[in-house]
Amino acid sequence: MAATNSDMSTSGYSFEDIQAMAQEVLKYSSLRPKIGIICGTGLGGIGDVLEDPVPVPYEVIPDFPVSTVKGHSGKFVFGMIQGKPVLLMMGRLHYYEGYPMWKVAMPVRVMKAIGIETLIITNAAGGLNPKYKPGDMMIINDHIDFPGLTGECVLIGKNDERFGPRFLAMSDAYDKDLGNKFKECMVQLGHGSLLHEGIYIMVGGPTFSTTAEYKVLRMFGADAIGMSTIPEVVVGRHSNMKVFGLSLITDAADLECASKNKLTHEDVLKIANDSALLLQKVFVNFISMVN
Ligand SMILES: O=P(O)(O)O[C@H]1O[C@H](CO)[C@@H](O)[C@H]1O
Ligand SMILES: Nc1nc2[nH]cnc2c(=O)[nH]1
Repeated sequence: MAATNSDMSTSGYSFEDIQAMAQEVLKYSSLRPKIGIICGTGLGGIGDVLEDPVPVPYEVIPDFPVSTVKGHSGKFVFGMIQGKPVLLMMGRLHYYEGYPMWKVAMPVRVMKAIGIETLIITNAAGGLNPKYKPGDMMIINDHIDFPGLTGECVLIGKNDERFGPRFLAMSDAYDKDLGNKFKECMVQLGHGSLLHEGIYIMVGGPTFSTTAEYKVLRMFGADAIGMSTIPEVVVGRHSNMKVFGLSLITDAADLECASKNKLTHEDVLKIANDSALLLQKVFVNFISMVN
């Protein structure tokens, strides 16, 4: 049985709990996907390219948390892309929603138990690199786990070796081959100029950052900023999945304190929505290239 939110000393869900949740989800489809996609804020449009979609709302899965953020619908969806079965997670959980880290990334363990071997993680992010513009994309080639560095790593707590090892190398977190394939597919589609590669930093949120914070995080070497993704990447790697991470840049961080416009979640959703058709086209191509 899942531990309470305040119990930070365990990973919350036992190996058996996770297997039981996976079995529940698998009852809804005969598909057995090896590719899983986590849709970032406003990026659920990726689901529109699924053939024969079969949704599994989180409410039907015992003990599964609910999604509370606008732009995250709260379901797994089975379907086919380019003849390949895939599982979409539409409804990520965030730390700022009040979920402890271990709960935020728990769905990744469920995906692993379902049979997912390749995990594609997307997010909406602010551009810290001054070259990045809203609508650009960034392949994540490394990250800064800011909560992790300050003692909130998702793997803190007892470790059950059936999930993965106690100590985990993160130097090879992002699969280079998947990154190259994504690049190839953007170039093939004529959108190579929108694409960057860089470092994602996670902050806790839900506040957007101050100019002073943006400056510090940029000095750390981060290219894009968001409030998600890294716990999922860490748990994905802990589960020995191949991981690919993509940020859609939805806004440029105001490093000069020059903008009079205050950033809102609606701005983030709007850019995500404007990029939906392009992302759909890109993902159809990309999935056809993923083994
Ligand atoms: O990271 P995703 O879930 O894409 O969402 C991003 O967008 C939201 C802010 O608008 C935050 O949750 C931030 O992390
Ligand atoms: N600046 C900024 N922009 C975002 N866009 C999506 N998430 C974020 C964030 O955390 N910070």
